[in-house]
Amino acid sequence: MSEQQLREEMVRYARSMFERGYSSGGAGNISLKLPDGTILATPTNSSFGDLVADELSKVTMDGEQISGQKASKEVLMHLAMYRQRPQCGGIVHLHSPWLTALSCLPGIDPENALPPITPYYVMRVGKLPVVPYIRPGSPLIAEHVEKLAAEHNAILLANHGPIISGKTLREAVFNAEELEETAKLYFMLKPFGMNTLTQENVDELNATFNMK
Ligand SMILES: O=C(O)[C@@H](O)C(=O)COP(=O)(O)O
Ligand SMILES: [Zn+2]
Repeated sequence: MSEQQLREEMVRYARSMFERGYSSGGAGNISLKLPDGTILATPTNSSFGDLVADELSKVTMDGEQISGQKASKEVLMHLAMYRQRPQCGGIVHLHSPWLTALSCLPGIDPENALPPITPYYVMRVGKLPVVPYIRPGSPLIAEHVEKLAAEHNAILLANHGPIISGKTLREAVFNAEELEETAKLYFMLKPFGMNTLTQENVDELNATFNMK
């Protein structure tokens, strides 16, 4: 895809997520890797609802601004994910309601906030480790993400929201949708208890499907 097509794709997916309540106001940020290895990111304080393709921020892998409006204050967090996952082509950070609620829940397992309740969640994400609360925009978030990203395509920031990657932006959005739906199911089931997949089920899925 050309840079122009990728810019338009970012605008389109952002608007789609905005319209479905995955991010409201100026919350969240998105990035993708351009063919020349630089990163296209949403500008800070922009809304997913009305991004303009020509105003998107372009930065180097060192975080240096090349063009467009000032990049998201979470760009270091995105760059940490790209560094650790060379296969990664797109990233979304959301304040989507079910995952953000999960990120505030007492007693969540820091190694995996969401149990394996459905096969598709296991195929697309599998495990969701949690980074302790750190103020948005702090370079410390990037340090935590850097440690987890080689092994995990999605990470939950406590009392904040998820960061989710994919081989392309389209795949990152699909992974985000699956993760948000799984968090919703988790809250629906929690009052009743739930059957989860066994380790054997998880191993079979990981051996059969390679979506991460
Ligand atoms: O929660 C925050 O403040 C940021 O993580 C965020 O979601 C929006 O920041 P910008 O991308 O700088 O607008
Ligand atoms: Zn945020």
